[in-house]
Amino acid sequence: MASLQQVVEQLVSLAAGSDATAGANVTSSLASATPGPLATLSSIAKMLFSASALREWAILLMLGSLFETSRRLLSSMWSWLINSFFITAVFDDEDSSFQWIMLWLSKQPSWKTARTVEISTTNYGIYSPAVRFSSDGSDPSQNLVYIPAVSECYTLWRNYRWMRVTRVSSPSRGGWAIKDTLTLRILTRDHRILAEILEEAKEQYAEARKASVTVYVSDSSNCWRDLATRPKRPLNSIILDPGIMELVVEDARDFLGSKSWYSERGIPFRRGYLLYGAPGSGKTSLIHSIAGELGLNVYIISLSRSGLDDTGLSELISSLPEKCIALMEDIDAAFHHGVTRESTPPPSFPSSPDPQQADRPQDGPPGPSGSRVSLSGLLNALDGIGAQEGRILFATTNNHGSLDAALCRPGRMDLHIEFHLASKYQAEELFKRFYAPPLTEVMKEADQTGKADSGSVDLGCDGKELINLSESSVPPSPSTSEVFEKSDSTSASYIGISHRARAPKLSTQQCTQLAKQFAAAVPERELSMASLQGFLMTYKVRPFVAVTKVAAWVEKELSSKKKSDLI
Ligand SMILES: Nc1ncnc2c1ncn2[C@@H]1O[C@H](COP(=O)(O)OP(=O)(O)OP(=O)(O)O)[C@@H](O)[C@H]1O
Repeated sequence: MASLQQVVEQLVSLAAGSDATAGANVTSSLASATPGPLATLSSIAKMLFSASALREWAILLMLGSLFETSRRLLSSMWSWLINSFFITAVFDDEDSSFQWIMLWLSKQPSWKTARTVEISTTNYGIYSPAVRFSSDGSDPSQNLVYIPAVSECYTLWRNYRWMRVTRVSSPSRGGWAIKDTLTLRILTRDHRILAEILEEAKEQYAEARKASVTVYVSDSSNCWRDLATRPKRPLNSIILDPGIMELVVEDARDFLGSKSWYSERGIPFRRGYLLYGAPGSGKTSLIHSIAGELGLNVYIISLSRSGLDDTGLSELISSLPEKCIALMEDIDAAFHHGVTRESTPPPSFPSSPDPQQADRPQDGPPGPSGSRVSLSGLLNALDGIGAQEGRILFATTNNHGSLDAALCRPGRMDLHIEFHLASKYQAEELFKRFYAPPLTEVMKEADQTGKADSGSVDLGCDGKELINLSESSVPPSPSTSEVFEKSDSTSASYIGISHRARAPKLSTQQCTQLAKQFAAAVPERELSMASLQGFLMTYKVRPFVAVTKVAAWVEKELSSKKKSDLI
């Protein structure tokens, strides 16, 4: 050891001191005849490889190997122990099973004794929306859930089984995002225990989301991120001409149940629907309703998203889950960056004879939005080799004529459904939906058959004012209009309806009669359902006023429409 120490000291002095000093030291200590650094180095080498030094090297090597071997032995013993007596499951936050297990964990009673927990009011602290809607209808923000805190280790007991939970967050994708991993270690050799837990977690998750539809959008790294969770919209809230909705819903339902039919015939298991026609006619609303009805989530593919190119689009489409609705809104506008729908003359995409130009968006990539998706990129992504099986594609457009034939062909868009401006039938049904008595009232009414209907109703504003049906054309009483519009010099002015104002209780018969009067004033296929809805919203607790005012409103709407058509 002394010799090694000597060598080290000399090396240090060589490196730090001047050559002369170091040389002198080496010379004196080694009693070498040759002066200078060369002699020093050779004497160091001799010392390093002398018999005593080699022995010391060997001892060091043995000690190191012994240490490393025991470390490895212990670690493999620990792994063996864990593998023999525990079942370990790892959940990654990019997989939906992560959401199931987080919800399941948030319901475990063991949290009562945990000393460090993460509290979440809306989700489990990450992306999952499952508990945003409380089942009892109370304010979801009041629902507190406990979830495992990051970098903490928890012990849980379930059916007398000991388990350990660890949640770890680490940077991913080059440090741009945070990735969560949850490890569940169960003291058992029986795999059925894990399967049971997963099944239970999956059921709880499905139950929590029963009443909602989750909408996903893609982020800049082309990964799907949950944007929002919306309550399901009942199908009967969409009013279309008879038969249209049933056709689409039944078609989609039938498709989802025909996987084997498709695979037996070697047909790609995909279906596309193109909804086109007037703006505000219910295209998007129908898609959301269908998603709720079929229990599917909606994945919005925004072709004009900044930074999206053909490769990104393919990635997005191939990473869609097996059963879902992919939604492309305003598919025509995606290829006309910066040009408003109204001012765009209907073009045809691959009109250029130059094949290189044919596949490009009309205004050349990228548009002001930054998107670089080309038509051929879209076509390939829709039914190329990586396209996801089982997905339902819904595309909407207001400009059907502008779409390329290749995009519209069966296999890509199998069913084309046209949406029109509101018919009288739709106007009547919309009115009924606004003011129809609740189902309980309807049932009471049915019970009381035989009793004459009084024909008078409570106007609802103060609970006292009664008018006869025959007086429905009477202008609103001062108290009613006060609720709607108030403006005088002494108080603040407002337009709108107070939410405290109660809607009048109409009988089914009254509602039907008013709806007919309303529909009579609405011209066939001139106004959109969205605009009719907007009008009724203004009178949402005053059906009689709505009926009296509708004719004037229609006239105003038509004249402003005419003016904008002329511009
Ligand atoms: N047929 C309909 N039945 C019930 N409500 C409707 C209908 N059409 C439109 N609405 C109402 O009008 C609003 C706009 O509808 P929606 O967004 O579905 O129209 P759209 O056809 O997708 O319009 P755009 O083409 O401009 O995107 C929604 O609030 C919806 O409730």
